Amino acid sequence: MGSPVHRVSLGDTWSTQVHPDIESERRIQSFNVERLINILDGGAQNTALRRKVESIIHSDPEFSLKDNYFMTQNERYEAAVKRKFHLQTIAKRQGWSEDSPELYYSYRTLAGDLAFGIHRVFLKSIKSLGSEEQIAKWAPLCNDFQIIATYAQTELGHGTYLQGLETEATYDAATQEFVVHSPTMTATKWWPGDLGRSATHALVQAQLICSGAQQGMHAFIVPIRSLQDHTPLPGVTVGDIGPKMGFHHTDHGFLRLDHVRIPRENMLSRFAQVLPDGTYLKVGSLQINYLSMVVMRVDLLLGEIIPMLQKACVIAIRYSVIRHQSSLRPSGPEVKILDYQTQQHKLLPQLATVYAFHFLASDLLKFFHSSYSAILNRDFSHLPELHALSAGIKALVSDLCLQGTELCRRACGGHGYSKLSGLPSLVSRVTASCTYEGENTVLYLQTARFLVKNYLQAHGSPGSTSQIFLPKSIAYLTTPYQARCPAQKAADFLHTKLYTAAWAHVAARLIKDSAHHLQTLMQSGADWDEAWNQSTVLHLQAAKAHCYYISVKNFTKTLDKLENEPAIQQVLKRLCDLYALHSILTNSGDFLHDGFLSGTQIDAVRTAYLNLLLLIRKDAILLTDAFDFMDHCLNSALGCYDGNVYERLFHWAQRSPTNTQGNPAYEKYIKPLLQSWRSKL
Ligand SMILES: CCCCCCC/C=C/C(=O)SCCNC(=O)CCNC(=O)[C@H](O)C(C)(C)COP(=O)(O)OP(=O)(O)OC[C@H]1O[C@@H](n2cnc3c(N)ncnc32)[C@H](O)[C@@H]1OP(=O)(O)O
Ligand SMILES: Cc1cc2nc3c(=O)[nH]c(=O)nc-3n(C[C@H](O)[C@H](O)[C@H](O)COP(=O)(O)OP(=O)(O)OC[C@H]3O[C@@H](n4cnc5c(N)ncnc54)[C@H](O)[C@@H]3O)c2cc1C
Repeated sequence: MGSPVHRVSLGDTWSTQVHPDIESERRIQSFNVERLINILDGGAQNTALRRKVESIIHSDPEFSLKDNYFMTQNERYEAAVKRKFHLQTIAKRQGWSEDSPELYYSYRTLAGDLAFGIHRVFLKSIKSLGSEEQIAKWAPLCNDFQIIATYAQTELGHGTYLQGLETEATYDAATQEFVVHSPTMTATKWWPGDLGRSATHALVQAQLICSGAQQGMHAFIVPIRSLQDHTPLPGVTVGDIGPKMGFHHTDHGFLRLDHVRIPRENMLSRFAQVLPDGTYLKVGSLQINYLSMVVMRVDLLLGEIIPMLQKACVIAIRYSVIRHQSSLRPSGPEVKILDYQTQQHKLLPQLATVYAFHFLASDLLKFFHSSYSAILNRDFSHLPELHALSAGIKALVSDLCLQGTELCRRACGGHGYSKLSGLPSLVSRVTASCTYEGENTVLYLQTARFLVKNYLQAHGSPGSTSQIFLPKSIAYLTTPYQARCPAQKAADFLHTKLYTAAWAHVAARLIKDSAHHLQTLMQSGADWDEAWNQSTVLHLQAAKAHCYYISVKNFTKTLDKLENEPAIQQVLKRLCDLYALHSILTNSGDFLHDGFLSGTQIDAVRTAYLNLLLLIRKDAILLTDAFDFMDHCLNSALGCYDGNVYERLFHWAQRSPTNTQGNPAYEKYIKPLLQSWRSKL
C-alpha cells in the first residue's frame, strides 16, 4: 500500500508524525488492509477510482468542510449550495455523468455536505414512475440544473398514511390540465428538502380526481418558482420550515398550492395515466406509485446511513487508543481506554454491525437491480419481497446505526460532546434516517405484514405443513427446525450454521406466534384490522428478528465467498461471530423463551463473545482504517489518521468565532457589573 500520508489531508503543518500509540496498533499486520479496502470497495479498480476522485476533491480548497462546525444555518446552506455548483463544474470538466461512480464517490468524500440531495430523489422518482418520454424530457433538465427540483409528498397532517394525503389534482378535460390544490391547512406539504429556498419544481404527490372519482396518490410535476427571478409562481406559497435537530445545510420547506394548473403531461405515467377525455388507466396496484420510496430506501443505505456508523467507529476507536485513563493495576501505567473490556464491549459490536450492514446492503442492492428492471417493465412478481426486505432492512440498519453512533459518541467521554469530534453531527444526521423514507415502526410493520401473510398461506391452519412456494428470503418459514440448540460449549457458538439456525428458529417462532395471536383474536370475534392492531407489538418483534436472521445469514454467505483470502476471511469471520453473538445476547429473552437456549448456553455465548472482543481488539485500528476515510471527510479532531487528538482539538477550538470575534456581552453586561464592585475592593 502507498504511504498512509495520503490520508492525512487536513494540511496541518504542525502534524509531522503519527502518534506512537496508534502507530503501534498498525504494526500488527494480521491481514492486508489494502486488500480489505478493495473488498469493501467491490474491487481494486473501484478503490483506485475512489481515491482519484478524493484527491481531486481534497486538493480543491473550495470543497473544504473545515469551518462547518462554526457556521450558522444560513451559512451552512450557502456553503452547501456553493460546493454543489462547484462540484457540477468539476463533474462537467471531468466528464462525470449523473449516475457515474465518480459522482457517488464525490458525495462520499464530501460527507454529503452538499445542497440539492432531494433533487436526486426527484430524478430517481421520474425514472421509476415516469414514462420514457417524461424521462427524456425531465432528466436532462435535472442533470444540467436547468431546473432545481424536490420530492413533495409529506404534508403537515400526514406523512405515513399516504392514502390520507389531502393535496388534490383534479383533471379538467376542457383544458386538459390538472388543477393542483391544497384544500386545508393540514394539506400543506411539509419537510421536502431543497424546497424552502431553492426548488423551481416539485414532484407533488396528490390524490388524483378524474372520471368523477378519487384514484389515490399519484405524482405530478408542478413548477413552483419562476426560472427568471425565482419568485413563487401564481397560486404558490412556499418557504422554509425553520430550525431542526440536524441537516442544517438543507432547506426543508413548506408548500401550499391554490388551484395551480399544470398540463396533463405532467402526471407521471409509467404505471397510470389520464387520457385527454379523462379516462383513467392503470397497471398494477395503487401501491406501485410508492415505487420511488423502495428505490430510495435501498439507495440511502450505502449512500447515506451506513457511512455514518462507519465514521463514528473510526473516530471512537482511533480516539480510544490515544486516550489513556486510569491504570489496570495499582501504580501501573495509565492504559489506553480501548484496553478496558467495557470499552471494547461498547465499540467492537458497533464495528461488527457496520461490517454486517455493509455486506447486507450490498446484497440487497444486487437483488434490487435484478428485480427493478422487471418491475419497470410491469413484471411485479418480485415487488412484494423487495418491498418487505427493503422496508425491514432500512428500519434495522437505521435503528442500529443510530444506537451505534450514539454509543460511539458517549464512548469518547466529554470530547464526544464537542461538535469538533464530528460525532454529534453524525448522531443528529443518522437520527433523521429513522424517520425519513418511512418511519421505522411503520416499515417493520410492512415487513411483518408480508411475513404473516406468507406464513398463514404456507400453514393453512396451526400445525399444518402444506408445501407452498415461498420467496427465497422467507423459505426458512417452512423448513423444520430444531427445538433445542445442540451447542454444548462456548466454541460451538463459533459455527456460522449454528447461530444462523438459532436466529432462524427465533424469527420463525416469533412470526408463528404473532400470526397465531392474530388468528386467535379473530377467532374470538375481532375483524382482521382490529386483530392486526392488537398484535402489532408481536409483529414488530417478529419483523426485527427476521431482519436479524437475514443480516446474520448474509454475513455468513459473504464469508463463504472469501475462500481465497484466508487472513481476511479469518478476521471477518470473527466480526461475523461477534455480530451474531452480540445480537443473541441483546435479545437473549427471545432465545430463552421456549427453551431453545438454556441459561447455561447463554453463559457459553457470553464466554465466546468476550473471547472475541480480545481477538478483535488487536485488529481494531486496521479494521477501521479499512473504511479508508480521509481525514477531510471525517472532519473530526478526535478521529484523524495521525492520532494527534489533543493538538488538533486545541488548534480547532482557537478558530471558533467565540475566540476570534471579541465578546460583546463583556462591554454590555460583564464590564459594568465588575466595574460597579471595583470601588469596594
Ligand atoms: C442526501 C439526502 C439524504 C436524505 C434524504 C431523505 C429524503 C427523504 C425523503 C422522504 O422522506 S419522502 C417521504 C417518504 N414517506 C414514506 O416513506 C411514507 C411511508 N408510508 C408508506 O410507505 C405507506 O403509506 C404505507 C406505510 C406502506 C401504508 O400504505 P397503504 O396504507 O397504502 O398500504 P397498506 O394498506 O399498508 O398495504 C397495501 C399493500 O401495498 C403494499 N405496499 C405498501 N407499500 C409498498 C411499496 N412501497 N411497494 C410495494 N408494495 C407496497 C403492501 O405490502 C400491501 O400489500 P398486500 O399485503 O396487500 O399484498
Ligand atoms: C430530515 C427529514 C427529511 C425529510 N425529507 C422529506 C422529503 O424530502 N420529502 C417528503 O415528502 N418528506 C420528507 N420527510 C418526511 C418524512 O418522510 C416523514 O416525516 C416520515 O415519513 C414519517 O411520517 P410522519 O412525520 O407523518 O410521522 P407519523 O406517521 O405521524 O409518525 C408518528 C408516530 O406514529 C406512529 N405511526 C404512524 N402510523 C402508524 C401505523 N400505521 N401503525 C403504527 N404506528 C404508526 C409512528 O410509528 C410514530 O411513532 C423528511 C423528514 C425528515 C425528518
